[in-house]
Amino acid sequence: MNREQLQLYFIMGSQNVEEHDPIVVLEEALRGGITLFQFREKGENALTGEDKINFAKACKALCKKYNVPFIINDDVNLAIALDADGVHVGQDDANAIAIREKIGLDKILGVSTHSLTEVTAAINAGADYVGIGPVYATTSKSDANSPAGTILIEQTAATYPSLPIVGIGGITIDNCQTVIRAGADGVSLISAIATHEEPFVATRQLLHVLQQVAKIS
Ligand SMILES: Cc1ncsc1CCOP(=O)(O)O
Ligand SMILES: C=C1C=NC(C)=NC1=N
Ligand SMILES: [Mg+2]
Repeated sequence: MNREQLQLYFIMGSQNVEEHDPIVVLEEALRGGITLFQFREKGENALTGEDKINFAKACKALCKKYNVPFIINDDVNLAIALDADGVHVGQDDANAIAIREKIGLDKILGVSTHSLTEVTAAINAGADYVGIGPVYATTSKSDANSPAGTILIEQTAATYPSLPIVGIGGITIDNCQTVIRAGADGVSLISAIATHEEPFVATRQLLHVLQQVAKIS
């Protein structure tokens, strides 16, 4: 994985698209140019069993069509079963060292971090990138920590300049440049695209704004 792939990292599950068809939303976002996709089927109305597997396969096939890496959140066994391009895990998931051993070196491993200590541990576990947030208030993750702003992104970028960073949490067209200027390589988000009436348009507008601001080298 190269850090440019983190530029516009869309995350979605069937629970995030209200009355829209999640497959249509994903295809519109892919057509719009998202650079990475995370399948995150989670929460009270999440699909399970065969329904979840078939939905994941459909999302993976779409990502392949648009040549965008397909990452699965939490479910390492599903990621292996589907030969996903990688996994994203949180602090409450299995230990990242064990996960790296399970998925092998050729898959992408992303880790959620909320402190410099957690960032250091993620690096030692062989993470390819860290997700830092929530930066702003979010309604898409029921158990999210309180918004932390960009301070940890700034500290991490200063301490570990070669570590790819993606910001997450309440990120929109209005604040995404602030996240990049703080030192993130990209932004990951759910509702700014998934709940937009036209996910293609939302994606194009976000990319346009993100292309205006390069990470401070
Ligand atoms: C998965 C996750 N982790 C921290 S905030 C969040 C949800 C982000 O969703 P949104 O972009 O709609 O705020
Ligand atoms: C919690 C998360 C933090 N960061 C990313 C990239 N994905 C997540 N699911
Ligand atoms: Mg998790």
